[in-house]
Amino acid sequence: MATLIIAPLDTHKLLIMFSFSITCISILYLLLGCCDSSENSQKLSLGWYDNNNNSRSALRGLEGGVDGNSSGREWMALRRLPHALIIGVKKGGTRALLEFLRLHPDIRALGAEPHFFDRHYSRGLGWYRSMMPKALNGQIVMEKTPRYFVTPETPGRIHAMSKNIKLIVVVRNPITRAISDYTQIISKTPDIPSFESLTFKNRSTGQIDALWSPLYIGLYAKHLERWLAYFPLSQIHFVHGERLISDPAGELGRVQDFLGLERIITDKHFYFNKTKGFPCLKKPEGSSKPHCLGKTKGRTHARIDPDVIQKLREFYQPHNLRFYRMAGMDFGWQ
Ligand SMILES: Nc1ncnc2c1ncn2[C@@H]1O[C@H](COP(=O)(O)OS(=O)(=O)O)[C@@H](OP(=O)(O)O)[C@H]1O
Repeated sequence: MATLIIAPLDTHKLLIMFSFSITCISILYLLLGCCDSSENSQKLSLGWYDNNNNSRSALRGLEGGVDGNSSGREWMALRRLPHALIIGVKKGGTRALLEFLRLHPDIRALGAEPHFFDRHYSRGLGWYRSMMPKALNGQIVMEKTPRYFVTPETPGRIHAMSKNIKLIVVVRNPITRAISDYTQIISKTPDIPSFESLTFKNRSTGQIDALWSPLYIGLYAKHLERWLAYFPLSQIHFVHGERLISDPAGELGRVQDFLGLERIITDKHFYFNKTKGFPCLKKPEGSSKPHCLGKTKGRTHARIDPDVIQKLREFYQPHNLRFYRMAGMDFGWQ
């Protein structure tokens, strides 16, 4: 009889204690979560990503977790799907942008290019998430895969994952971009024909081969059209590739604004390296030494016949003008 009376009382007490514990844990979680922005100045080290070392093990090593600077909050870090993507363009300056952005304590970026939406989509979002670095609540998770910009299936796939995602495109004069692309191709396959001969379907008639990949990628308006079918222009930010070299802090300021972040990456993070001919970081993440991008970034380009360059200017001009109108920004390419 006694047990029958005591049992309901114990259950009641247990319920109260359980609710109290849940409330305490929630309050503690909220308090710790609120500290995120006040700790903006703390750096979460990922280490400098060297593009020459694109292996999976390097990726894992770098993306393994949040380091000790996170004030013991690393247990709260989770692998999350990206909130922002650098979707292109190939040879636009995407590596420089990603490495510069990694200086920001509120950004967690994957070093290698995962190629999820263009090559590995069948692996599923679980796989994609597992590739991401761990991030705390409030941190922006990013990756860059420049091929996304020109892959027809990609905008719809990204939209299916998140319709609010922020997209960044680094664009550069399509002619220099094409020469840069060709320089990379010929470094891997030295026996290919010259840039000049690949540019034309038929050199004597002067008909440009717009489907030759180094030229096709530079048809920015054509590619942008596909993205605008899924995302409003306000969700796409264009980084001026030439200005990323001449004024990295200015470009990075605008990217931080677009991402809704405090402008933490400023002039003081960069210096111009005369030997390299490019801006470099005074102190990249995870290192106290100045660092420039690797040898494959900022290569010497082959000299191209000026007549061919002129033909390409004429070819790209209407495409560029259409792109400026669509993007609402004049990039001033000649
Ligand atoms: N700070 C800094 N250091 C070195 N290089 C820089 C920098 N900023 C922009 N760039 C330009 O980036 C070009 C390579 O672009 P990507 O990183 O997008 O190339 S890739 O698509 O990932 O292969 C690369 O192209 P090339 O000059 O043809 O090598 C550079 O012009």
